Amino acid sequence: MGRPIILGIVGDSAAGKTTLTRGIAQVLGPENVTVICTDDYHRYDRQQRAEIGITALHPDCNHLDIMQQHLSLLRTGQPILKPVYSHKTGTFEPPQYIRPTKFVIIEGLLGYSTRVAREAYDVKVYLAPPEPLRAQWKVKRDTQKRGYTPEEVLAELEKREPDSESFIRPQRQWSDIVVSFYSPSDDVDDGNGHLNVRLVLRPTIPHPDFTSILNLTDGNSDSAIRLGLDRDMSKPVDVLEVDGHATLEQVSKLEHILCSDMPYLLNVCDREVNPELGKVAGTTGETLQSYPLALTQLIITYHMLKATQMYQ
Ligand SMILES: Nc1ncnc2c1ncn2[C@@H]1O[C@H](COP(=O)(O)OP(=O)(O)O)[C@@H](O)[C@H]1O
Ligand SMILES: O=C(COP(=O)(O)O)[C@H](O)[C@H](O)COP(=O)(O)O
Repeated sequence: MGRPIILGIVGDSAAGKTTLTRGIAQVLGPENVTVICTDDYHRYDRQQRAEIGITALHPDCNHLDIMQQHLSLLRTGQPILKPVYSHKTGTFEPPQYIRPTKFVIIEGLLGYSTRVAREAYDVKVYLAPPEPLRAQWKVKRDTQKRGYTPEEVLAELEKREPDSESFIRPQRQWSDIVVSFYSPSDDVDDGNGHLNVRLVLRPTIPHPDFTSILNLTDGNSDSAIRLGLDRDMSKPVDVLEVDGHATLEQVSKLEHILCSDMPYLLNVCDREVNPELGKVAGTTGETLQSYPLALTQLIITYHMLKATQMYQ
């Protein structure tokens, strides 16, 4: 085996990083995947942060120098002794010895914030749900799993907003793919089980040739699968959108484009062999399964497998 293939999944708190990470690890085979959460590189525990008056989103609140050192070591296949932050207690636990497997997923808040860190990744994903949906997800998760009240979560979101704006959202510019799940209607409570996805595909990595989708949809803007050109942070990008109500037939054509030249993915794509495709346990215990989620997982996995052809 050559060096590990490294995927970054960056986004604000409750943007869906852990959920997507689980889905991709499922497709690649959990035994092949090492998952690292960069929250472990927090410099201060919860009590210290409250005393100092700093949020976990601020670069000064994290050992970014050690994080980037560890990323460089992992990229060359070397082990690290990783700190451990517990979201349960808000304190640090004994460090963990980690030897990277074939694939490494680095998920967290500030993974693209230094040049050296950015150079470690083969594929960089940024998660950007609309802010009202992220707030809804955060309230649900932090009340169910982290012991906060809804009022505390909303107050925390407000307190963190300046740091989100200054340090989290600008990292979008460094990503190869921006993933935004969004509700088909303006009401975020409506259709959470049938979210659409908007994938911004930057020309920083070679994407599969999706142009035949244009023939499939005849450029029809009402189609459940749409491919178009746009600008993202002022740079030209392709945008692929898949609606939650797309049919199996429509989705299968797209999956075929993705999977046709990759024997491993071909097996994953086959819904008879793999009826669990696109099914993930969310971090609040619910089961999510949708075509937009399945396609998002497949596109990211496609890029990881392409990277193995080059480096492994
Ligand atoms: N693709 C998705 N579709 C529907 N709900 C989602 C999705 N991704 C995340 N969620 C919801 O948002 C919550 C927070 O997601 P999580 O993966 O824990 O975020 P992060 O790791 O970025 O903090 C989850 O518990 C789940 O309820
Ligand atoms: O913002 C996050 C990131 O985690 P995620 O992206 O999973 O939300 C966490 O809340 C902080 O690491 C610590 O906060 P706390 O003091 O609540 O542990």
